[in-house]
Amino acid sequence: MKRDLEERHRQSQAEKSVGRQFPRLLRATLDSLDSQIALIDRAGVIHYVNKTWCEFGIENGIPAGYSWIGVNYLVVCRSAGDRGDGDGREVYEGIRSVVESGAPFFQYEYPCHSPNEQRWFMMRIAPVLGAEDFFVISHVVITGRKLAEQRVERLNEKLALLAVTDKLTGLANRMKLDEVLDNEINRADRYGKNLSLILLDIDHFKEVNDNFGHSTGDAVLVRIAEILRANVRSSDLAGRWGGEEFLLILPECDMEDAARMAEKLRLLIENYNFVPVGRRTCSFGVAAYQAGHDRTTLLTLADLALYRAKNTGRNRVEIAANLESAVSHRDCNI
Ligand SMILES: Nc1nc2c(ncn2[C@@H]2O[C@H](COP(=O)(O)OP(=O)(O)OP(=O)(O)O)[C@@H](O)[C@H]2O)c(=O)[nH]1
Repeated sequence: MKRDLEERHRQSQAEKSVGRQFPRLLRATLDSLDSQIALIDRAGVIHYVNKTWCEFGIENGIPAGYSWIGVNYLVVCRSAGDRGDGDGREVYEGIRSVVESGAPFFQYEYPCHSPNEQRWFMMRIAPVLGAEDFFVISHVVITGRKLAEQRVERLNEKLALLAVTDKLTGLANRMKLDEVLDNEINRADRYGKNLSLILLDIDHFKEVNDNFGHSTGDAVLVRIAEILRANVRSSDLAGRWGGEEFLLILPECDMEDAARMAEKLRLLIENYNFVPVGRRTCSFGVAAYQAGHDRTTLLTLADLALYRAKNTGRNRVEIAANLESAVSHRDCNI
């Protein structure tokens, strides 16, 4: 009974609706648009919808022939919001900002994907010029632009990743290592956390290139990178420092643990068969952050320890303990 009354009321509203007063050519023009257009009054009641509006309704489960005239669009949006539809809630508030608070317009982009395709729309409401109590709502398809934006976003992500990735090994490159090391030093400094570095260099790598060719040398670099990547924690960062040298940044790791980690990697590499090259070894320098260190100091300490490992027979792990004084005397290029 209540439904019948509501329906009759809507019908009588439809009879009086402003939209019916549109000239035939204007109606035909609005029906030719592929955007959904509706005219509402200040209370949110719909006075006109174009053909695309009705067709979109049918596509979304509204029965054909349904009369939109007299429906309160504000109530429709609020109900959607109450059912947990975040876009419905935004649109409801946006419409109110225009019809009640006098905002010049409101627009809102939202997805409305169908099972077969991805679709986005931009809903806009603005007062009708010269008819202050009426507002035009449009839902314009912006799928093309959204897809293009997504493509650009994906491309930018790819470019950003390439900018910080070593092309050969896929590990972090020197630029990324510098950036992360600076951040980790700040964190260690601010929160009094441990931070360690492992710098490693392949022993007699020139022989590999000389005896097996550069591309086999590249393959060895890639395999060592894989060993490093597979054996560091997700919070650590493995990178290629340059040539045949790699750097591991180990946050929240003290010298002792870092030296243990370096020894584990030394053994893994020593025991790996780099077909067709055979066995190869690496030398390791380990340094731990202490208050007052900056990036250059910490890297210099790791480099000095690595230098000592090379000079004392290679295939060794050396730690940078007692090397502090050497840092200030060393003319380093790091
Ligand atoms: N295949 C290949 N070789 C590289 C790459 N970068 C650097 N190298 C080679 O690494 C070798 C490094 O040689 P050296 O600096 O003499 O050191 P090493 O032979 O490893 O000897 P030690 O470090 O003293 O044990 C050189 O032959 C470089 O050409 C690269 O990207 N690919």
